[in-house]
Amino acid sequence: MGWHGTTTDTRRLATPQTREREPSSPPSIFSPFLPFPTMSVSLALEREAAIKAVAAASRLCQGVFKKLIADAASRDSATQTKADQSPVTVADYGAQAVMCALIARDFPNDLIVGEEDSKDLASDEAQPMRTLLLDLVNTVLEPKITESELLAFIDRGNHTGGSTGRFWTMDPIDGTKGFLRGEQFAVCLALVDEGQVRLGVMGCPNLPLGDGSGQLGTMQVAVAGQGAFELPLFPADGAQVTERQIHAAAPAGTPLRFVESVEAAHSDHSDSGRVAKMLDITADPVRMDSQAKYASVARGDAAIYLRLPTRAGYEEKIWDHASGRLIVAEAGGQVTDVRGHALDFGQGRTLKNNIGVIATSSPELQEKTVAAVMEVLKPKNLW
Ligand SMILES: Nc1ncnc2c1ncn2[C@@H]1O[C@H](COP(=O)(O)O)[C@@H](OP(=O)(O)O)[C@H]1O
Ligand SMILES: [Mg+2]
Ligand SMILES: [Mg+2]
Ligand SMILES: [Mg+2]
Repeated sequence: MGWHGTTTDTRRLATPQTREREPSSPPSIFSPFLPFPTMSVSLALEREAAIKAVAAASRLCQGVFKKLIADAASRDSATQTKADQSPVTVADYGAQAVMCALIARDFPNDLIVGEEDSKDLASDEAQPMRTLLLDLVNTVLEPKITESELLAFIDRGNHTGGSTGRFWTMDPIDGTKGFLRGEQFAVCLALVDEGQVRLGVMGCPNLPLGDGSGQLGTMQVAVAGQGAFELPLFPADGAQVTERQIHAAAPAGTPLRFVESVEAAHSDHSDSGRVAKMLDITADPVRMDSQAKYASVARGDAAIYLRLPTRAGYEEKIWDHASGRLIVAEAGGQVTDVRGHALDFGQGRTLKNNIGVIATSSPELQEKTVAAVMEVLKPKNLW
């Protein structure tokens, strides 16, 4: 995978098994053989595996964009419309297949809650797309897999979630609409244990690193209790990878900026405008797709992320929030729903106990923002 990382994070240096665990010839992704125990308190093995999976899936997505999506002539052959009218591309399916295969190789007994499934790939009509997809995935996976294995890997993401045991949740492309426009998207993978997010990784191929280098492609990683870190998503081959700890707090006096979805159907833009006015925010909102919004709050680029319900009854999906929620919290920020309730990842595939999301850079700002949002939403009878 070309991930020859070293890090300045001493906790990881103190757990050398994370670097020694790769055998000289990697085990087959179908092999039940496990060289080391799957669970450690530090989650060092899971962290390393998730970083590799997100990096591999992000490279696949970037390749698909350049080869197929950027060119209008090939875009349609790489895209479908789902039953809910949302788009899905070969990169969404391919990234899910790759991450499921890599997780299955390292943690064969782990369950996965993934956004995509293979049912829209089953028809004769979808044969060209299946062929294209198999080709793409086999440029990343070793050993190569067959078409039926490909579909089975995608469908490993069919777990129902819940409040007991541990499972992974993945959004192979969060912000598919942004991906299609060549704007922001995120490849997201998180580990949930007993209803709590314990590990979150997010790759943002079109977001520059926050270190001022201007290098495109950032990855953010957090393990509960260990802080949040940023590293290059696409390091040059053989380059030393250094992780930088990130913090949501901006220097005192920084004007407040807020981020929200590009898509008005995903978050109410007029309500957020009212909230901004109440908080004396004068700058225009920064609109971007995907969990890159959480990434912006986690490293202090924006102070507030508002995701305000557009209608009663929409249940946010756990894979749209698991990575971002942990990364912001580990960077010292706060994440709740619009009523100030903690996000509850133990309710199945959706956050059915929650309405919308608010993330901010501090507990004080969270309190003020929740109060303003409640004031704006009260007359709307959304719950
Ligand atoms: N009515 C709605 N309200 C909130 N989120 C919605 C929505 N309809 C779809 N979404 C989610 O919005 C996500 C994108 O978020 P954003 O607008 O912040 O980029 C989509 O993820 P995918 O792109 O992974 O399908 C989808 O799950
Ligand atoms: Mg989708
Ligand atoms: Mg999503
Ligand atoms: Mg998605």
